[in-house]
Amino acid sequence: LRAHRTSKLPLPPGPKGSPIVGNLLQLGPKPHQTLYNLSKAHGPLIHLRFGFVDMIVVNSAATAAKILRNDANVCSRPTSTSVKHIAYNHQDLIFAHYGARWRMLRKICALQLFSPKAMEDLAPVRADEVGRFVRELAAAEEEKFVNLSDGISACAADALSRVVVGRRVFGDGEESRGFKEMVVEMMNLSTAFNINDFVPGLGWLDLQGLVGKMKKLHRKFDEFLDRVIEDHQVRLTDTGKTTASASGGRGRHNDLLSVLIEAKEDANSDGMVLTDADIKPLLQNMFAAGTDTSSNTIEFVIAELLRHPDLLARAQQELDNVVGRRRLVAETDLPNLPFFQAVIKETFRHHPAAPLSLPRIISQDFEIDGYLIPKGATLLVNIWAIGRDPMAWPDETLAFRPDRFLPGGRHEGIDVKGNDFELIPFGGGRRICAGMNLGMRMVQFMAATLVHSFDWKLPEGQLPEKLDMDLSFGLTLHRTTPLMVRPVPRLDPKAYL
Ligand code: HEM
Repeated sequence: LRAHRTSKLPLPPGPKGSPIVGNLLQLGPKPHQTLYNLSKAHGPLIHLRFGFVDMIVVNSAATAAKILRNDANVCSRPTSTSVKHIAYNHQDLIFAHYGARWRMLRKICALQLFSPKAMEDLAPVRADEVGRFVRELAAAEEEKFVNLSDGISACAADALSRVVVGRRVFGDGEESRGFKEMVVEMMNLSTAFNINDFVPGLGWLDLQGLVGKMKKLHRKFDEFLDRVIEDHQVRLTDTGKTTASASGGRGRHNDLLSVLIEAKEDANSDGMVLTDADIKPLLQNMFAAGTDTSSNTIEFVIAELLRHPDLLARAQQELDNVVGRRRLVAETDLPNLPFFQAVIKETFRHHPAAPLSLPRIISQDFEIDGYLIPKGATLLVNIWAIGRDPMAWPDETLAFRPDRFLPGGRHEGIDVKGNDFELIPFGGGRRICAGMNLGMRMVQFMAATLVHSFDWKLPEGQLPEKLDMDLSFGLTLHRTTPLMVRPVPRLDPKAYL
């Protein structure tokens, strides 16, 4: 809540709000766009008031760099009703308070779960799932249009669940859709601007009816995770494996849950130990943060290429040159595909999966450009607006032009890994996405495989440039209408066997 202010510096500019709710009702259904429009009027750094809470929103690359390059004062996440009811009251990693426990969890992510070695060990699992999806598409009846959006999201969920718990957990069709709905609902409930969080005293009223939904969803997700963990244990017992052998011992990774169970014995330098109570929230984070973000990005890559047939042809040509037409793409091909990598970067710029990143809380007063960033305020980094920042992207700002990232282009060498603040789809600073290595691999590999393996026909009368790119807002952005396309195999038939 608003702290008593001692600093004489002014707050950043922003729109006037209503007496009690402040600017809360001005956000509309697409807050990232509203905030972007407000920044055109008020400047890149804006201040709003949601009820009794100060909000600071960063809308430009230069301001994001100033705040995130040294983000020691902006490292914790705010408390909210959804964190309490959905995110195990900060016991997960995404919403963990900044401190020794968070550091321990991040260390496990960096050194064990998402290390380059773990990524390599689990590459065959991803290849297997993506191959299965490609064969399914290749076998689709001629003339039949498929819902590619559903297909991508099921494949991403299957690949992720095999990486995380060693097996597919969603079954076909209904069950997989049910899981996706659960993840999407979780994202939506986590990011809904809930009036209870901003106007104290209203909590018991639950005006938007969100608390009931949160509790119900949490129970469902929690039961799902119990089943997954129990099943994992049964499989270990059945196969007579110890945890160490299931995780591949210290050397190899068979699935991430085994790695976590094994890591329980290790105390880190702060004396922190991973316990059973940490494992379920971590699994929830991986399922929730990893599936929808990756599959939405893959869908946008395909949709953008369909809208730009010249770019699609160039991407396929590059893939043919590097991979040929007699086999499917392998993850080891990815570094040899500079044009395709540029397409991915341009997709992240236009369609960042988490448009407002995840909120941070300001722990100390500090100053940016003569303005006070007050302790206790919530910081939102508008990644979506930063991708459209005309200072950072002066050439054809709104055009889809991957060439800008290629040699000779103005943005040659720019990467998404948090060092170049004009392109931060995974966030930046200390709380940058913990699963970035896995997310990048899934997006690049699946999208490249789909583009290489098929030509894509749109329904009759559907003009590529008119493809609906409208979005709905949650924590992640979704295309509102599913992508209906007819896959036409373009490789040597043996490649699909
Ligand atoms: C295209 C894929 C992905 C995108 C675009 C993405 C994006 C993000 C963003 C923007 C943040 C907030 C960073 C910040 O506060 O500065 C984040 C945090 C996080 N992401 Fe991802 N993510 C992706 C995939 C994944 C995957 C595959 C996993 C794990 C399986 C994952 C796990 C996490 C976790 C645990 C955090 C919280 C880190 C912390 O608070 O310390 N993400 N992600």
